[in-house]
Amino acid sequence: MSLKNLQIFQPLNREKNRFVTPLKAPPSALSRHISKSAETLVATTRCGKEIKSRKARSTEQPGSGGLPPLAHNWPDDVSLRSRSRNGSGSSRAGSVDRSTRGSTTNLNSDEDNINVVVRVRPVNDQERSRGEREVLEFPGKGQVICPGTAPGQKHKEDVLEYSGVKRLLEMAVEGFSCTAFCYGQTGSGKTHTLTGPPGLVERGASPFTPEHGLVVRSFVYLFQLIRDRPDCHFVLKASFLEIYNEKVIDLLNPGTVKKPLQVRWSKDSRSFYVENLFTVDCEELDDLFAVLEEGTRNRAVGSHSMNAHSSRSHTVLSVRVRRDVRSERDVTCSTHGKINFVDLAGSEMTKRTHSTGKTLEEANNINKSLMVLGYCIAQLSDGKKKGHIPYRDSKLTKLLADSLAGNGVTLMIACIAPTRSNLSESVNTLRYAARAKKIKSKPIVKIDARDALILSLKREVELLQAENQHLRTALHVHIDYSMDPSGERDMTPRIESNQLHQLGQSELVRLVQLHMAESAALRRENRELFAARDLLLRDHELVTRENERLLKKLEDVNSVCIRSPIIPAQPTYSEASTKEPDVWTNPSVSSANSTTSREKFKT
Ligand SMILES: Nc1ncnc2c1ncn2[C@@H]1O[C@H](COP(=O)(O)OP(=O)(O)OP(=O)(O)O)[C@@H](O)[C@H]1O
Repeated sequence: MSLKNLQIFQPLNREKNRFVTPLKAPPSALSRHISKSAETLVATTRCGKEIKSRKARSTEQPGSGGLPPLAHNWPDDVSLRSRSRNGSGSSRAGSVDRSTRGSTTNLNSDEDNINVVVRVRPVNDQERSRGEREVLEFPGKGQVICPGTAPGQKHKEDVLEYSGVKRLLEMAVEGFSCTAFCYGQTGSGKTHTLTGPPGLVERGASPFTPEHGLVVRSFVYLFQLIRDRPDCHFVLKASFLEIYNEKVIDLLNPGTVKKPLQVRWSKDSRSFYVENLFTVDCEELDDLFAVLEEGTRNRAVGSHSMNAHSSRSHTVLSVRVRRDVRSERDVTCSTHGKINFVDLAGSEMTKRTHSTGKTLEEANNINKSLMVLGYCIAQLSDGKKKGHIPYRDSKLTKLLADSLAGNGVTLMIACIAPTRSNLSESVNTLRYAARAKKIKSKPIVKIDARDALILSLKREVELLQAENQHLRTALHVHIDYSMDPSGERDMTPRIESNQLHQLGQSELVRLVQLHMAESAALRRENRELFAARDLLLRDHELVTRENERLLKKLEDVNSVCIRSPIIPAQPTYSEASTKEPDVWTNPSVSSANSTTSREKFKT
């Protein structure tokens, strides 16, 4: 896997503090610069023109669906700002250009990297009142330069790689397990990125309010995707939980505050899950929005000197997408996709946040679980180390295990603050982002085992039928199935695909058994036909050999005849088949032709 989509989220107008459209760069427009001497990694995009045209496409609305466009009211001229100092926008001296031109994301490829994007929030009022200003630099081409915190210190640059949440949603609809998570220090804009400014969701603002974050926009896009697929039947279910002080609380079931939920290991799916988590059927966009609203109201929020609305817990909002689709063999297959939105609580330097008492306890738990997450990311990103990954050391890593290195597709949104006082944390976040980018997962589509079994049996039956038909034609065998004494043929009932889901467990078991019996009968017939063919081939070979033996004998006789002045020789079979039967002339009679004829026989 190589670099794919690179994105930077940046405020369009820092003074007005506006939200920014994510920009999607084409895979072909990416290159990566690595400067080992400065221990830096910089991701760059190559061509502004390409970026613009791709952006125009990425905001295209698939079908009307009665919904306003996703980019509704979003600023247009966005967001990968190039404030190139040297005009070229390339990294500094010593950098090596490792172009990844033409790299694409192949959903069928075995492995996929975690996609990483970076979002830089604007300078906030508190920082402005302290006289702080933005110190991060964006020379263009996807780079962020974090100037050294001390004089003489080398400048740090970190890799910024990005992707779009739209791709994740499209994959979730196809049956992949997807996760978008925000990572960064406290107050860096994680919650803002996902759900917009504080109070917006809780107020129940319309889903089309432009201030909404990625979650609501994703919901809108998800419903657009669903409406664009009238050939499929979709079932959406949502759940919302938080991990507060290492306890899992169902945000849709406040009773669990007193009785936290358990995280268990499923042998079947080979992943962790939360027992007894409440899930809500969501038929409409409003249902999804209601889940978000209810959960956001219930989540733990506190205040400290760096953020008046600081999340004190990690939250996981999951939308499961079941898609029933009629396959080419008239079987209805169900895929089970998922999209998780994870809002991590921010790491805190308690000296800076002045946390005490309850807030301090929360901060310690947050930092501890983030440390385990960081350790897992470091282990996973180091391709050489194949040691133990300590997922079990925190609830957060248990629940993210599959997203980090399992069969899921993951997008990490690294959030950073733009000011000097936050530089060391920003560099840390970018370092983790660069590490996370190296992690590989193996995305797979989850399909119902029952449907997959029926489909594969049907495929096998069809293949066997075709092969048997071919053999029968080749062997000139005619079988009247209505007369089949075994009575095994044609007894599998033809079930309409849309009826499959109405069948009870016992009926389904019977159906599978019938398919298996039909397949077994076909295999038996297939074996018999192959045996008959082998027998015929053997007979044919015997006849051919006998034929050759006789021909040889005839040739021997002929050679004797040629030498005899009184017995006329007979033509060989091959000679006879190619020549007129009685053009043969006895060499003893016609001396003029004798040499030629003899030579002919020898050949
Ligand atoms: N892109 C942005 N545009 C405008 N305001 C922003 C932006 N990002 C963050 N903010 C503001 O900065 C403040 C802190 O942001 P937010 O609460 O999202 O941070 P956080 O990373 O979630 O912090 P914590 O980890 O403490 O929960 C909020 O008031 C938020 O509205």
